[in-house]
Amino acid sequence: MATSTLEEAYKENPLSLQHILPIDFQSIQEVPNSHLWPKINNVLTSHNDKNPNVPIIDLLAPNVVELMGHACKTWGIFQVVNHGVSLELFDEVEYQARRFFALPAEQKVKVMRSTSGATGYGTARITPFFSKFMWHEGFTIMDSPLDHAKKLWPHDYHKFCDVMENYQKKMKVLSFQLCLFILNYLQPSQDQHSINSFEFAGALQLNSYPCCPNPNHALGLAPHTDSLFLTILHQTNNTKGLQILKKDQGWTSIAPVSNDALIVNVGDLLHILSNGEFPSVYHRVLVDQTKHRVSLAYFFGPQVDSMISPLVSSKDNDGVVLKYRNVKVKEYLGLKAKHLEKVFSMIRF
Ligand SMILES: C=C1C[C@]23C[C@H]1CC[C@H]2[C@@]12CCC[C@@](C)(C(=O)O1)[C@H]2[C@@H]3C(=O)O
Ligand SMILES: O=C(O)CCC(=O)C(=O)O
Ligand SMILES: [Fe+2]
Repeated sequence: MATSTLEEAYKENPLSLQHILPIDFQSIQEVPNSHLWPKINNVLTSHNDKNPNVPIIDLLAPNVVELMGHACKTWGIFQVVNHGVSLELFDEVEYQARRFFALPAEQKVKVMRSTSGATGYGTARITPFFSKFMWHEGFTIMDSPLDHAKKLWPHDYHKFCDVMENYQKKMKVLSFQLCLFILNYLQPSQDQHSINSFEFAGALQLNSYPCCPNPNHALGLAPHTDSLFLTILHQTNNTKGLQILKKDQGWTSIAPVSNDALIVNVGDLLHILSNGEFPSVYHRVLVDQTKHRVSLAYFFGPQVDSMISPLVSSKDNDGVVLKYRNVKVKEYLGLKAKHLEKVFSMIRF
């Protein structure tokens, strides 16, 4: 049994109420100054031979390990197909997510995240690090959303809970499989060994980006990296918005993927575990004037008492310089909650 949970890892870094409560997007007619960013350079890069879209990986391909390792190294983000999750389940989760976000503000605040909590309704955790607010509201679930769902729908909470629990189960299995491939790439001879030394934890984040009257001056999510090993993202009804920062290209849109593909991105803990070979990808989300975008993000990583130390494959053992010190997941999340991306310089040798 895990001795502490992901939720507890955030307890020691409380946020103030004003950084948790989203504005009431349903009643707002124009973007208030608090949410008005300087003009967003939101040119949508089109994809062509010189500028290909992110790699698509078939999980049943015989060379899946090499494909994934290569994608993690060069992109930090890729799409997967043949992942085995049924399309109906995505529709059900989207339906329940939209059902939640359509509730009036006074209902949603009933399940607002507490100042020292991690689950429930609210803004993104990174909010206090930016001088402007984001055009976004989220609902974070870790395992069962029962307590919250009962408050919202006292007589009708079962379906919401069943769907969210089922989705997390499926995402956990898929994440574990992806981690096996990735570890297999990093340490060809020791994969089973290293993955079995971890216990895992996950969280499901329902993201809502309401229609925005002034999308050129608003941001759905400000630039960030995800903290855990990896994130599996499903964008409902193929609405674009996600962008990654590419070294020589600047902000690059991730074209909406086909209905049956999921997006996977590398998080900070995998960055550290891979000794920087798989950099965590810096990304942000743009908003749209006429489309209310909803996305489902599943974050997966080692349980918070695990120690992360860079893996270097035995073949390069002598040559490779360790870039990061050992760090406990809980310590890492605490440092990131206080310092955001400066955390990397704090654990680098
Ligand atoms: C398990 C996680 C992962 C969290 C924190 C905690 C619960 C909510 C996740 C997000 C969701 C929105 C972006 C992010 C950057 C944020 O602000 O909250 C994510 C963050 C992280 O990856 O750090
Ligand atoms: O909605 C998206 O496309 C991305 C969401 C995201 O980056 C996150 O939840 O961390
Ligand atoms: Fe993210």
